Amino acid sequence: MEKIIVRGGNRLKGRVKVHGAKNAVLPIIAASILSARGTNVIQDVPMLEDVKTITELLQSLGIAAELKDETITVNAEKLNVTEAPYELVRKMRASFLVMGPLLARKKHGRIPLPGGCAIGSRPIDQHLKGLEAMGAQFEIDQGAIYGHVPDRLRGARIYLDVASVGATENIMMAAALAEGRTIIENAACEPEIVDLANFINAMGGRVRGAGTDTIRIDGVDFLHGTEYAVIPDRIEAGTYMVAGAITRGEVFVEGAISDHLNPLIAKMREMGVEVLEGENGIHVRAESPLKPVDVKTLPYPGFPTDMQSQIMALLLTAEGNGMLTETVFENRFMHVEEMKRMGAKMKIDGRSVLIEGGHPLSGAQVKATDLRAGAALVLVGLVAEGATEVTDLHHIDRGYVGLVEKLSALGADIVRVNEDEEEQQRLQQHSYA
Ligand SMILES: CC(=O)N[C@H]1[C@@H](OP(=O)(O)OP(=O)(O)OC[C@H]2O[C@@H](n3ccc(=O)[nH]c3=O)[C@H](O)[C@@H]2O)O[C@H](CO)[C@@H](O)[C@@H]1O
Ligand SMILES: C=C(OP(=O)(O)O)C(=O)O
Repeated sequence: MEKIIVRGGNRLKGRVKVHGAKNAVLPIIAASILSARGTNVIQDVPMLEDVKTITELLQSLGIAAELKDETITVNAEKLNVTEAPYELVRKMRASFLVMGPLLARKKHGRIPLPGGCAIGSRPIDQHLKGLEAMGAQFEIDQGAIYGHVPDRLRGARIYLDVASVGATENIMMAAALAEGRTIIENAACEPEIVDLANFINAMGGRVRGAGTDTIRIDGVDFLHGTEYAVIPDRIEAGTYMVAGAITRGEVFVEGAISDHLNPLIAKMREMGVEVLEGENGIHVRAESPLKPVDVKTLPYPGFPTDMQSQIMALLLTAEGNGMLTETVFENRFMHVEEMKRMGAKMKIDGRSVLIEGGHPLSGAQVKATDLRAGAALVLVGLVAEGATEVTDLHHIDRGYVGLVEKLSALGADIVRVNEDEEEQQRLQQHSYA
């Protein structure tokens, strides 16, 4: 079994560079299916498990896709399979993002119901509602969703009941090749939506208004390959900002775009963290004591749910009681029980958690219950007394490139070990002796 072992107490200091955004690159790779002519070369790709999964997913559809050195090259001229394999889809919820492109290119798509982090029921009704309004029909058959377009995809006016990131992306991609104009109202406004729109436009698409709650897409007959670089990962950046602050250190997060991180910056400043926004990144410096704050997660430009567990970790080190309210996902507090194992004093009340800051934290064996929860447990480990062992690292590997290496370069006492390999080596040494 692999685990991260972190010994708390070191003050982090130095520079850390953020990788490309996982939540931007996944829809962008899915969108590259839309181009029937030429090759897409996408740069600044984080070499994450999720990216490997979506690359294999494209390959399973007959598409030429190669991932190497933070670049993915996709030529989707040949697209002869419209059924996604369960082994890949179950690993990653974003797999469902290939539905829009498959319907747009081939009028068919069969995708097993998506997996991903267990942070709520995560329905896909808004994806289906939008695609249906454009002329698609869906059936659920043996755990998979089969979608087909009897006639042609046509532009439609679609009001989303919830500003879903994935639904906005799926509809935008399908609309890029549909006949006529699609208008998405109450669209998600996340920076990753803007990045996807820019990519579609670079392929010859006509998407306007991304980043606002009304997006207009005029369908075109075909899209072509292009070159594109993905935006930096605001959640990875935010995680290192918290790492600097929680250890009362001084960290420059290179590549972080402050415009994408306004709610986190505001909350950290309210707590008393010094945050300087520069052109090439964000500088964070903190000293004790920090003040507790109340945080409520919301769709962008509100406080991101993907930073919820990390800010909670920081609140554990503030002097007094803070409150965290999660409004985006209904089951994103699984890390609370794990944090309690480290001495955290917290109380869940419905969708809120009361966090009593200032109590001593001590190392323990804990489990990454989802991707960001895993990162947050490592953050708590940075300040807990003694050793914290975090297991279930497959969650962390979905979203962080080189978390251990980056924190170690900032001065953390942190290693990743593979117990099975260690045991194997020990047995080998034993048999040679
Ligand atoms: C790969 C990726 O980009 N993942 C991000 C994306 O996930 P994802 O795109 O899955 O998140 P959504 O924005 O769709 O979900 C937000 C809320 O809407 C609900 N909902 C969603 C779709 C739907 O058809 N019906 C419905 O009710 C969900 O259950 C959830 O409560 O945005 C989330 C919210 O910022 C982030 O936490 C994820 O990291
Ligand atoms: C929840 C997340 O990802 P996903 O939507 O891929 O599960 C995340 O990035 O924090």
